[in-house]
Amino acid sequence: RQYQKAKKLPPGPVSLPLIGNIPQLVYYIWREKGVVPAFDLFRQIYGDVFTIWLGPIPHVSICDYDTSQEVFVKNGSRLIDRFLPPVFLHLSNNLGLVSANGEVWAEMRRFTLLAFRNIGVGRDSMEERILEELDARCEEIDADAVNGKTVVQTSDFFDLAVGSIINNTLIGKRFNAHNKDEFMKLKKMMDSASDLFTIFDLTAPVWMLKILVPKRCERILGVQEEILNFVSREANERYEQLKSGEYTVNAENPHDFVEAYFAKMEEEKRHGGPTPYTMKCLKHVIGDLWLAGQDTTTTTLVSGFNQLVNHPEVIRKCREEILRITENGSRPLQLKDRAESHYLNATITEIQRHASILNVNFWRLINEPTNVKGYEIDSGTVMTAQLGALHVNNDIFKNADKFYPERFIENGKLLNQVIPFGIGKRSCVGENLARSELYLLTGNLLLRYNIRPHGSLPSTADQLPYSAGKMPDKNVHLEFVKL
Ligand code: HEM
Repeated sequence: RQYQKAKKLPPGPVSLPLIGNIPQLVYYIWREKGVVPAFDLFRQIYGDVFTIWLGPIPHVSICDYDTSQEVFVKNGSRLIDRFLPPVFLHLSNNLGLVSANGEVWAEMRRFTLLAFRNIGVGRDSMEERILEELDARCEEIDADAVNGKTVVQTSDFFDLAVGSIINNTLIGKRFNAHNKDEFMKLKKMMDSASDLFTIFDLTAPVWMLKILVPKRCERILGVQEEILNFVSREANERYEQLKSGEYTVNAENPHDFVEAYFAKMEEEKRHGGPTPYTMKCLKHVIGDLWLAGQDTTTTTLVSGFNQLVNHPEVIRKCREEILRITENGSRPLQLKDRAESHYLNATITEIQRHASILNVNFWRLINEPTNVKGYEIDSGTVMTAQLGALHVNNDIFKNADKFYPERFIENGKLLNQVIPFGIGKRSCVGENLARSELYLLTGNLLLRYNIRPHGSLPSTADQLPYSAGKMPDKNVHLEFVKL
């Protein structure tokens, strides 16, 4: 049956009963020194769409933009459900945004996009929050400066800035000198737990993980619970105040995500009947936003600055452009400047293409038979746009290994082909916020400081090429010299 099924699917390595392509996958990942190079090799051999069998389940990977667009956007409603690794489902109980499917997920996604708009994401009020955060973090590093120069641990710097922005957006509190230690402790735990994730954890049932790797499983589950409790503590306290009348929500102009959610809860209560807007659901939604909004953005920024200091000519060209736009730095770079800052936009896109934070993108389940490049894919098949491999596709990005923002100036159409936030109905809900952060933080730091390596140049290689997510060199110290 497996052989019959494989014949109908896009090509891929020959699969064995039960174990599928796991032996070849292990061999090629080892031989090519990583998941992305192994997928890229499969793409070169079998074409932009190929099948790999993870055990008895076939997974179809798409590694080019045009086919991804055709499948995930034109047939978007057929690929709405995420294929949830058992460990994710165990943690989420099918609540929240990342590891949930169905009506409650759809409602929470709609609500989140609306709430983000209402609290100003992508507009002036979010810009203000991001710039205020940047000012506060810069004040801290300037206070440590000797002769105008501070040696900065960039991953800590960006962790705090990004963590503070998302915490402020969700629960209205930034991290300052008094509360930042608790956050940093949690962040370190989070990092060490996500370092543990392998492709095996994403496929094995939880009972098997508990038996085979009990300590690792306990750590992954424990950290997640601790984070959910940390993030929802504030929301629970406020909810108690709401119930006792000590606090009233501003439904017209909510200050943060939790306030927007409470306003929706009150509206639902007035209408009566069953509602998905419960405190339990809020805990998972803000937990997901908090987690998904942290490491993704920090990793991109750390990876980006590692690239930038390796390419001082790119820093110089960005700075020249930013200085021109801001009239010699007489004001900060703002979101409205995006229309004019072509070189900086190209640089950030090139940063995201290289950072491409997922080695293995989340899988979706197709719910209707669909023709993909001449192959009739049955409903129930697992598919994804394999972002990591898509971004190193040499047929599209010539000399893909090279960090070369000019490629997007020479061919503007390439900009669309970089899709770090995914594509279709499950693409990133934080895209607008993340794009604002990347633009404002990168641009304004280059405007304020001459940034250069402290000691040897940082590596730009993925430090965890065998895991599901990418990890830039996070032990880097850079010199920030005030301009
Ligand atoms: C540079 C930063 C970021 C990158 C590269 C990124 C990338 C991604 C990717 C690749 C996905 C999966 C798409 C798919 O399944 O096809 C995703 C989903 C998601 N992201 Fe982001 N993300 C970033 C920042 C953020 C931020 C700031 C937030 C929150 C404010 C966020 C919240 C989410 C959520 C909730 C999902 C799940 C959406 C759903 O399943 O409906 N992300 N992101």
